[in-house]
Amino acid sequence: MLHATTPTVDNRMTNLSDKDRHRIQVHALPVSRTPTLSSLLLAQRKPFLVIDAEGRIRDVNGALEEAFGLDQVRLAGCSCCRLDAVAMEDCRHRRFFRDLEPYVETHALMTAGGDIRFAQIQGFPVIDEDAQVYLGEALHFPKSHSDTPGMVGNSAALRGLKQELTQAAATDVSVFLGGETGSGKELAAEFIHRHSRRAQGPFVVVDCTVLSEDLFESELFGHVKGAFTGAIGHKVGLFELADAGTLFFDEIGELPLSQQPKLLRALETGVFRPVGATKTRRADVRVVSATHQDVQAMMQRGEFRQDLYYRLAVLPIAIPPLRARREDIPALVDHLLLNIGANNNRGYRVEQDAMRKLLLYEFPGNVREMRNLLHLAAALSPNGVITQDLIRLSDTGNEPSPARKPAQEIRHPGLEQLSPIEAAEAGYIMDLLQRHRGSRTEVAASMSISERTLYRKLKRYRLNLPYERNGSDH
Ligand SMILES: Nc1ncnc2c1ncn2[C@@H]1O[C@H](COP(=O)(O)OP(=O)(O)OP(=O)(O)O)[C@@H](O)[C@H]1O
Repeated sequence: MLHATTPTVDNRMTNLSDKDRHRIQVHALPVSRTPTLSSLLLAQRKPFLVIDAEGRIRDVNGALEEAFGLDQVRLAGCSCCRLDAVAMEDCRHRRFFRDLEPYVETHALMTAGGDIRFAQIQGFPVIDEDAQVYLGEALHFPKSHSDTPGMVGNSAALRGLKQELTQAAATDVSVFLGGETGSGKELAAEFIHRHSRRAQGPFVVVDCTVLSEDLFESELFGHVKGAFTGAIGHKVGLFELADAGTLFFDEIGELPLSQQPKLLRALETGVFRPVGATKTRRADVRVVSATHQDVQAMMQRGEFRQDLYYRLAVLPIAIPPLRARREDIPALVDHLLLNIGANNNRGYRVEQDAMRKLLLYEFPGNVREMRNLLHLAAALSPNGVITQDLIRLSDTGNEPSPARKPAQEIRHPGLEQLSPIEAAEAGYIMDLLQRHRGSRTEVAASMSISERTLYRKLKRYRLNLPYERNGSDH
């Protein structure tokens, strides 16, 4: 019973006595998803739940089921918090239904296995087509060190990246990570933290997509009791939580312009004032930030402050997209399938055709997209063999982008006979040829090989043909 109620946003749940446990009632409601709730649940990548005005869990998405090891049928109808009068009075969800104000809070939650996990929770009103008001809660789990598998791959691009991250970790300067969605920015931020002198300290993630103007200060700097309506207790901000550790601003491009000077001030002075407090506080944090957006363009449009950018980007590091390090694909596939297999006690094998399909795909959603499509392929496979028809690629990843030609458009007689590793190398070289507009001197230099070796590889993979056909300059 306890487990059925654990994905609440209330850390008091972790302190339940046996007596309290008996008070928790489970009303297994038939699940009736309205179209609005269904599409909202489907749209959420992060663990997400919907709570009704009675304080009962109405519905949850698949990511939440996975995070807590509980299924939706067991959760629907469960009370969100303890049901005694005092707890109900203080219940965060009930307070929400009094003022309908969005909130962001950090809480300790318990999984079905009894593990405690810290989650940053964003609560906001959700209205269905019958004008019924619900509370929607999105949960973000900063990964703990033990969850971090390390960065898989041995391509030149990934080795170069690890070297840059290791150098960054040896300093205490602010690092700015740029890269496409799903390319591993959060993983890179954790890598820096784990290799730095702060490794024993906390790694605190600030998800800037949920920091609205109203929430920014109290979430980041905390507040004192009575600072504003609803501030019923003292709250420690994320800055202070990260003391002696690393503060990671994820999707920093989403930070409202109006709040940027406040962050800049805190970063420059190391001092901040909780909302409603008379005294300032100090925290010793190392800052890493990341975004998939083009910050230079944002600064030109006046959407991001230059002074803040230069404070955050003392050391800018670019995370290469997966398609620029195709040699990593086989190792990543193995690693991800091992993880998937460990979760469901199965082993998987990838057929050559399936691997080739992956090697030639563009991966607009990078490693996250690969993980998702392997999840699906594994679920569809009746016998643990991943065949090419089980690899369901998205159309966007197959469309040529205006800036670059996808590798699979360049068809080579004979490429089908290559081993997966050779096909990976061929794909990698094709990418480089496109990026360097066909200049073999530049491609050889960027691969740290001689031009003669590059010529041999081009001949072997028959990569000279399409470029000649397309009127390239070599
Ligand atoms: N080199 C890698 N080795 C193993 N796993 C990886 C690697 N790169 C990314 N991943 C995995 O891919 C997923 C997405 O990575 P991550 O969340 O770090 O990306 P991101 O760039 O921060 O994404 P977003 O821009 O959407 O926030 C995670 O599950 C991460 O563990």
